[in-house]
Amino acid sequence: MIRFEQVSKVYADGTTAVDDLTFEVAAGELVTLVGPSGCGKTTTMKMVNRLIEPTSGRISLDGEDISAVDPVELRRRIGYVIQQVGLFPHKTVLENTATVPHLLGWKRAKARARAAELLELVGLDPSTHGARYPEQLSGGQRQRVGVARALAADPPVLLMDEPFGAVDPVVREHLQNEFLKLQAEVHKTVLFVTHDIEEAVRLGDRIAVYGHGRIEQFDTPAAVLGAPATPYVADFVGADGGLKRLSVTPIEPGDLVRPPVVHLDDPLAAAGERLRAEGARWAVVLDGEEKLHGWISSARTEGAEGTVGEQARRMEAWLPVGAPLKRAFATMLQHDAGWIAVLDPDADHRFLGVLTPAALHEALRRSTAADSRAVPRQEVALETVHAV
Ligand SMILES: Nc1ncnc2c1ncn2[C@@H]1O[C@H](COP(=O)(O)OP(=O)(O)OP(=O)(O)O)[C@@H](O)[C@H]1O
Repeated sequence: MIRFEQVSKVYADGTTAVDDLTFEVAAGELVTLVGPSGCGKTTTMKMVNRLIEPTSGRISLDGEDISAVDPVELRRRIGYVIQQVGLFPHKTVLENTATVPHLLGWKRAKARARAAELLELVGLDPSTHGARYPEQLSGGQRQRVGVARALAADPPVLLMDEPFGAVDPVVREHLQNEFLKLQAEVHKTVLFVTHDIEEAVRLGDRIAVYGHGRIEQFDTPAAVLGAPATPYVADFVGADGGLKRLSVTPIEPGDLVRPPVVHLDDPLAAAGERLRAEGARWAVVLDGEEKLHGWISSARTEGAEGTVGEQARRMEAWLPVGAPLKRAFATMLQHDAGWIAVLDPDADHRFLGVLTPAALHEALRRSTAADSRAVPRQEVALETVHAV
């Protein structure tokens, strides 16, 4: 756990880079620091590994005041990833990754084995990439080596300063996705600096939005997007905050509409009866194993003989409960559909209900109004996992 208590930094020339900062990053939490250039994000970060000393205030790691810890010892507990990566050009990728274990005095074989394991974890094949030199890698691959190197000694804390800033948007999104999956495995306590609100929203369990030297809002992505605390934050989030919000609000069972459900082998007459009784214009059709098959309109049940299966239409698009509303919206557009079935992937894809445009709108309002604080991380990540 990282804790800042009334921390300020005034540089020698009188510039106040950080002004009376108090916040906490919980163990295993990923906090993104976002704000325009020069607002004090990097200064904040570098005070954690004592590359910069605060002018006043206190920073502690797991309750221990870091000003009392030897900086070299401190940095062993803190992985550091920066935009320029800072790989040693004359060392191979494997040697670069093994740098910290090596400094910690690990035996060579153990350090190399650990480095190979880490390269694999970040999606690089040690047998092909391990022996290369940094200049023989793409920008995205170099960033991955930077992450692998920072994780090599298994530090509990990770500081990341615009680590994906120098790569193109496609590679960047890919690296973000990979990093989220990695973080779901390693659960580091992460401070992540970015000037990109999209990146902050995508990665952060919570976001600290910086104004000049101060935090304007410190909250979940959903809260920052849906309920900006100040006009400054609203401006920074942008006019399309509502759209960004779609990507951090998960579909919940309570959002779903429950149309009548009929089965493939039901007689059409009985299905028609059900629809009339419920005043519905269509029903969801499930197969014999209770799996989604499609739908049937009330018109197709009128006066027809036979079973539902003979008149039903296929509907293959569906979403897992917990997926972000943005995916629901995109899927509706893609299939030109007025509704999307929502299934429970953890319960054998059981049919739960459907999401309609009206229900989607309600869900968005629900998340803006109520406890937007509780958007679980995994569900936010779902979108990115599925997008790969
Ligand atoms: N060594 C220094 N001496 C004087 N002023 C400094 C020094 N380092 C940074 N500053 C100033 O402190 C302020 C905060 O800088 P910092 O690097 O923390 O911002 P940042 O939010 O990380 O910006 P960027 O996104 O551009 O990296 C800026 O006004 C910067 O010019």
